[in-house]
Amino acid sequence: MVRVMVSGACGKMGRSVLNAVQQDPQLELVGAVDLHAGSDIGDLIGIPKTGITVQADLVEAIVSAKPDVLVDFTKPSVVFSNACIALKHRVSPVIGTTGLSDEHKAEIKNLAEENNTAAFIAPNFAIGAILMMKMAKEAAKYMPHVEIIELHHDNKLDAPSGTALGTADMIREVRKSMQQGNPDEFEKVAGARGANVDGIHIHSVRLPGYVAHQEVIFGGLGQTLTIRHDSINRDSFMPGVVMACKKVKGLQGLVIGLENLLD
Ligand SMILES: NC(=O)C1=CN([C@@H]2O[C@H](COP(=O)(O)OP(=O)(O)OC[C@H]3O[C@@H](n4cnc5c(N)ncnc54)[C@H](OP(=O)(O)O)[C@@H]3O)[C@@H](O)[C@H]2O)C=CC1
Ligand SMILES: O=C(O)C1=N[C@H](C(=O)O)C[C@H](O)C1
Repeated sequence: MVRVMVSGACGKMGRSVLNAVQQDPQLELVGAVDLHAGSDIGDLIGIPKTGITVQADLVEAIVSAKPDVLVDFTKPSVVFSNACIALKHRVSPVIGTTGLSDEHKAEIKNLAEENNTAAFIAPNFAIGAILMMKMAKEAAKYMPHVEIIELHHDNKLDAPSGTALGTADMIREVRKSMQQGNPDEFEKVAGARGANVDGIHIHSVRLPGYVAHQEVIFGGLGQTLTIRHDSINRDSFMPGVVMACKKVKGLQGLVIGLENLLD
């Protein structure tokens, strides 16, 4: 059994993770942390009381529950500190929270190695999103003109999404930095062309009604190709989170991307 603690337990993803962990026979839910402390986990996810109460202090929660894995779905300003606390206690972080900088990732990698405790980060835990990213990388070899539109619910804090940045990184592995659009183009309103990652423009839409969606649009001579993924609810992420909880202890150092856990 893998002992799992969830940070950000009262949030949208946290509650889904509590549910998924509860239902998996190889995982044991041993604790939960959130700013909104005090509730029994059962009350949060509509099952009978579990006797596990959401705690406010991560260190206290780790020391008392002794998890193997800390699943983090909190917020960009919190996740780095949570990951460091986990690793210093030899608990493997499974990180879904987006917004970590490259410097933070490097520090997490160092801490994972120093403490001989693996860490895992996935910008997106949905298998369909991973396939979209892989297909986009393949398509970019042949159709290098590409733009990304990511569409999310309007509570999202970070932009562009981790998935969009991850997609751009994968495309950059096969496509050199290049100018797209008219070299003389200018923005009449700042930001009209979106973020620019090595010439790949990323456009972020935030609206109520959306969950998490992305289109990668390629343009070529007389044709376009659109690869689109839609998470229509948060269940889409759960098989990936459960898989990461089971596999993280067998990893070395820091591993980034669900594609690296797939057989
Ligand atoms: N990798 C992936 O596949 C996915 C990643 N995400 C990412 O996961 C993150 C969470 O998303 P979502 O669940 O929608 O967000 P929510 O805002 O619904 O949930 C976050 C929860 O964390 C709580 N929180 C804030 N600070 C702390 C803290 N210091 N310690 C513990 N808990 C804290 C929040 O409390 P309060 O509301 O008071 O701030 C809230 O209850 C985001 O970064 C999002 O981008 C989301 C979906 C999939
Ligand atoms: O905030 C979200 O909801 C999501 N965040 C992740 C991201 O930034 O890519 C993953 C997914 O898109 C949902």
